[in-house]
Amino acid sequence: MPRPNGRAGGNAGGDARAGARRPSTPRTIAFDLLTSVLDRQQPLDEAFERHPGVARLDGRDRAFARHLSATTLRRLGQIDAMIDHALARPLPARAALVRHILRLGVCQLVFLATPAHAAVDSSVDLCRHRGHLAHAPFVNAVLRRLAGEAAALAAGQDAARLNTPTWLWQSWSAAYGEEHCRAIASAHLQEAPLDLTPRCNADASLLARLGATRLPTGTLRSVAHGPIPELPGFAEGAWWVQDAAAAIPATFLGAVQGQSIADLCAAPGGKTAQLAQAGARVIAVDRSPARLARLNDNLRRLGLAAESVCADVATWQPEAPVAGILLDVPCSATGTIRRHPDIAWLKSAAEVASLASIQERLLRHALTFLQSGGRLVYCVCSLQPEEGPGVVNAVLASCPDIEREPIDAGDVRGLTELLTADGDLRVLPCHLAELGGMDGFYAARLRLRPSLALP
Ligand SMILES: C[S@@+](CC[C@H](N)C(=O)[O-])C[C@H]1O[C@@H](n2cnc3c(N)ncnc32)[C@H](O)[C@@H]1O
Repeated sequence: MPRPNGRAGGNAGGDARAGARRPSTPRTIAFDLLTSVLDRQQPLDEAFERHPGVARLDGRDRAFARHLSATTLRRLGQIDAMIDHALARPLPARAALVRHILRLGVCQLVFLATPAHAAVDSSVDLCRHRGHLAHAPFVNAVLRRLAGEAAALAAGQDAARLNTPTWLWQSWSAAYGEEHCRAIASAHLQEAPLDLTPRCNADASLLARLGATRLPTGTLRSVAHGPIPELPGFAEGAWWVQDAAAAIPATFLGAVQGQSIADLCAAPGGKTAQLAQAGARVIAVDRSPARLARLNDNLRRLGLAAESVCADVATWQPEAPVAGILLDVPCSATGTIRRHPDIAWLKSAAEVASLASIQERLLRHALTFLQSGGRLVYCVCSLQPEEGPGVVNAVLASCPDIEREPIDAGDVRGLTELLTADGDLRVLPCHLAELGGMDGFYAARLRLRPSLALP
């Protein structure tokens, strides 16, 4: 079969206005979401929340639109390699939107087990809906060709490498070694499970009602599906959503009952809830009013209390020094690619470098209001060493009053594979792989040396 000509031709925007009048379908929405992420660098969740057509879909179609766009992003490298294989010459830049239609079509053919005729016909339809009618025969020819060979092509691909941007692959290989890098990238091919942190008074039947198992870290891992507020135990505040790795760092502050703890960069409040549940007097600080509102809603539902403050952590000061600090800095979030496959394509090495300097500034400032002898836990859901040990080691090197308090086996329930040689926490998405993995996370525990008492 001759290869379809790679030249898309015609005006890519052609009858776009005619297409825009048609009602949204799950596939037109998935197309818009892909465009928002890849052409406008908008996070997928944000694009999904803001798309006016999403609210008009029923629950099933909404879930399909989200799943189709997320799977296309998760498998983008493989999908693009298949498209390139099917073309006689590269698609010109002006046909970028046609490539999105092909991407969604290939994703359905290969990764969503959509029958070939449905994947091809709906992609041709998408050309019509989104103003690319002139390209419909081209899309039809490419997808028909791939329908016959895509499964064999996919089986021969190096999925882990193709779906990982080169800068991330190089960074993870250098930081963790080639074998771990490959294991991390392979973990990203699967969607993350639903993890819940239970309220300590949650009733014993909760696990059964949620179809959950308890991980060695204490987190409940559920197989339940559907909207979170409709899951058993949500309304009565029996749990909150929190990845297993994200639930570890707050425990490093130790026994916090009755202590004043500043939870910095706190929203939506997963760690605030843990600290409040442990009996701390928590001041939760975040600069986003909307996210702080979610934190307050979450605490109310859980029957927990904390003081919440809307402020910039770079300048905020408590009225008096605090006994402990949890600093969960804003970051590239490359540890959460399983949940947010768009992150792999949205972030860059330059952004990591700029985030690391913000993180260092926040850490240095937070240390100024720690009580003598107090602990600070610094954590970040990034796999990039610049945002983890890079920040902590730079601060330790210039602050003789601050020492690292190594995290040990007892702090991580014996899961020593989660500890670095320096005594920091380093969770990789491939850890606990046999149980479904975890988000990537880094944490270090620091202590302000007690001031020497005068004789
Ligand atoms: C990784 S999230 C925190 C997650 C939270 N600790 C939890 O466990 O649910 C980072 C948060 O930092 C907040 N943030 C970013 N920069 C900030 C700043 N300079 N001051 C205060 N909050 C900030 C963001 O609004 C966001 O809510």
